[in-house]
Amino acid sequence: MNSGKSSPQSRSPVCSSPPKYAEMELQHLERIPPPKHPVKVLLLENVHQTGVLLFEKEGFQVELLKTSLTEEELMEKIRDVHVIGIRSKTKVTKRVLENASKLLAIGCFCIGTDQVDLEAAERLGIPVFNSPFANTRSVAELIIAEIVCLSRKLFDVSKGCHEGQWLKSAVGCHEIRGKTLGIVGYGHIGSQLSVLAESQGMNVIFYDIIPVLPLGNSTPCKSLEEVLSNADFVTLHVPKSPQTENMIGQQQIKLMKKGAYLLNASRGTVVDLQALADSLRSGHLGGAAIDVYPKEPKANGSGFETPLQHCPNTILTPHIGGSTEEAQQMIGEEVATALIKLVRSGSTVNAVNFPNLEVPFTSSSHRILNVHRNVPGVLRDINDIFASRDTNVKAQVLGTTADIGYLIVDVDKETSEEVKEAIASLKPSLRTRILY
Ligand SMILES: NC(=O)C1=CN([C@@H]2O[C@H](COP(=O)(O)OP(=O)(O)OC[C@H]3O[C@@H](n4cnc5c(N)ncnc54)[C@H](O)[C@@H]3O)[C@@H](O)[C@H]2O)C=CC1
Ligand SMILES: O=C(O)C(=O)COP(=O)(O)O
Repeated sequence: MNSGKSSPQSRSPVCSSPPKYAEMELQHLERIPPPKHPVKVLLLENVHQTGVLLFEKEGFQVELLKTSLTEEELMEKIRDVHVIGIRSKTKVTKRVLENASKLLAIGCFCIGTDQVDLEAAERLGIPVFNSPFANTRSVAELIIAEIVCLSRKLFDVSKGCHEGQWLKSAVGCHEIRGKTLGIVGYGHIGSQLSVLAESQGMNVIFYDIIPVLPLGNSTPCKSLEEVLSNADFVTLHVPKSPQTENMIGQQQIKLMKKGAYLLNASRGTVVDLQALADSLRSGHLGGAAIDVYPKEPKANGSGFETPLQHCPNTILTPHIGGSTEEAQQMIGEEVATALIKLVRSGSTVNAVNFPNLEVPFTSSSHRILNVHRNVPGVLRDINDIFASRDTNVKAQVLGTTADIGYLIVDVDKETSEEVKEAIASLKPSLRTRILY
């Protein structure tokens, strides 16, 4: 396991100065007093150096690991960590969170947040941030490439050439123009893919569980089955959820046209891979491209196994849909910026499990953050604490979810540890921080 502080020579080529978006978003922090104590950041799964650069510029202590960690490893490592950054592999469970007494925030340097127990984090007063669309174009472009590769059996004939076999044939090979692409999940990725596919002359149909705007000439279908039975290519772009678990199994594959193709770059739990392998070997399906698997290795290396290995016209990739330099640099910048703003100013803008609040800095003020269970009377009790200590409230913003309230309070005098303890000791309080 490679670990330790990132060193300049180990860094991939990145801009030497912080990116423009981050500069703009963080410039107001210059007026805010720096954190009173060192901020420890643990970044896993090879988070892009742009993020590392931004944290180090803030004076945060960064530990960068190239791998994900098991629950046991994470429970050990997270004890004195203030910010953790993960990607799609590392599972931040309730058990891990209950061990993370100093944790202020979690950054998913990707789209999916299914790897985090969001409710547990919320109830422990820990906001979770992600990058909702920075890698979506990368996924859409990969799928377009794979549609052509599958339609021309490119990987099999290329493998033949590498092995000295000249396998020239048009049998079973087709143009994609005029063919039908069925998109399941018409969100950020699915909708971009819709536009790219139509630009290649494909007909696009799609199925989503919510009403969405059909882009271009795409056609919404009333059911998953309608997509499966009419598409030449079926591609899956849904989140991991109880509803999407094994949503494509033997029964659904049977509904697909003979010779059709299945592509999945969403989550490994969405497709029954044994049923897919059986269908590829029987010749019912013409090919598949799979980027995600029920179990994925925690680090690069050998030993990966899947029932799809050696199936005909089957493209297997190691969860690289979002793995482009452009996407990773944007994600590193976006998520690191959100985490720095949280630590330095209490901003929860773009948090996926918290009320989204941000309060501009006002000079000669002191800021307290409080997360509490969403029950009546908390605001009154906190304001009584200030009033009884002749502390004037200069700004106060409260946001709530069904379970929690998040309060940012600016007061006119330095908040003593005694005041912080008085607020923290209120029964509904979950977490209280004196920011400055
Ligand atoms: N392979 C990779 O490297 C990557 C994988 N992903 C995965 O792709 C997923 C989709 O990404 P985005 O398009 O950005 O998400 P998104 O949230 O923008 O779109 C997902 C769409 O799926 C729909 N949906 C949810 N459940 C459904 C169901 N049962 N049937 C049909 N539609 C359903 C939603 O209504 C939404 O419109 C992410 O949740 C993530 O798990 C995302 C980026 C990279
Ligand atoms: O963005 C997502 O949800 C992804 O699946 C990308 O995963 P990764 O960051 O490559 O581990």
